[in-house]
Amino acid sequence: MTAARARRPAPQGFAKGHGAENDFVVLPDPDNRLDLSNEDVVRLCERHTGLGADGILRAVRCTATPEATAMAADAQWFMDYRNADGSRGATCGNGIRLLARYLVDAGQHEPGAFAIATRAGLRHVHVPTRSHDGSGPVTVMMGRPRLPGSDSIEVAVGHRRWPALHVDMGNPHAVAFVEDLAHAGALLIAPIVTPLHAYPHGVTTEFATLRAPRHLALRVHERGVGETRACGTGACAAVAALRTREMHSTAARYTVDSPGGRLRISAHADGTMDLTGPAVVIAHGTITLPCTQA
Ligand SMILES: N[C@@H](CCC[C@H](N)C(=O)O)C(=O)O
Repeated sequence: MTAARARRPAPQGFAKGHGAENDFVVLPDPDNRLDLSNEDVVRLCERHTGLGADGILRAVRCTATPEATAMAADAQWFMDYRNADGSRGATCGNGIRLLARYLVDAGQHEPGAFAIATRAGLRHVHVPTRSHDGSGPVTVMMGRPRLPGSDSIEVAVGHRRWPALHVDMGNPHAVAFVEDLAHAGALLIAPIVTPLHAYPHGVTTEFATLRAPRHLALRVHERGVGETRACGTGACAAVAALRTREMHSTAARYTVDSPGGRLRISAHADGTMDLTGPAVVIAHGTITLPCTQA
């Protein structure tokens, strides 16, 4: 800590919201003054003694953070995503849709198409003008999934084991197709994903089952969080795994049902994917943050 940055409690505005019940606290921090420790994030996300969330979305102007200055010509805002355990994530499909909704609702951005900077690069979002009443779907262009495919991945829960596919959506995923989603158990602890060297920084695990052609049901255990009600990058990873498994090569639309709601994914002929689903701001408030301020 430098002399110029002292740790003192300070009031901070926040919004709470969710994308298909994957829930987040949004912290507007245009000038990059907040320096959240892992403990600060854990406290905020704690469901009994904090605001309760799967993660934190800190909204910082690209011009105010070295992490995003290179993207400042294309995007006004940078999403500093933190998992509920405090770890930094490269991107978050539901989080970025909620952040886009928040920026439009808060008058910080015009509705329509715009870009948001993330640690995984620029993500283009679309908040329809007519959904300016705070409801309605928000879309994010998720880019092209990568399936490195060199290792034979296996996911294990208790005595059950499944082969899995490694999918990189800007963050790491292991997708296992299961007969019954209940076979994944309570998911109170992380599934064991091997070989360990395939995921040196941890992994988000998807359990997917086919309900109908191009229609998946999904449960996700997120790295740094636990089981969540939905996961945007996870839904795209599951669709990418399905397309590989079933050798789909043409553009197609997919439906992914998670405990928190339905996400729709368009896979384009060039391999890129768009993710669409609900994104809702449910509350605004002020909290006193015990963290570093300039
Ligand atoms: N909920 C997210 C994914 C968040 C990041 C993940 N926990 C990680 O550590 O990579 C989504 O909607 O994509």
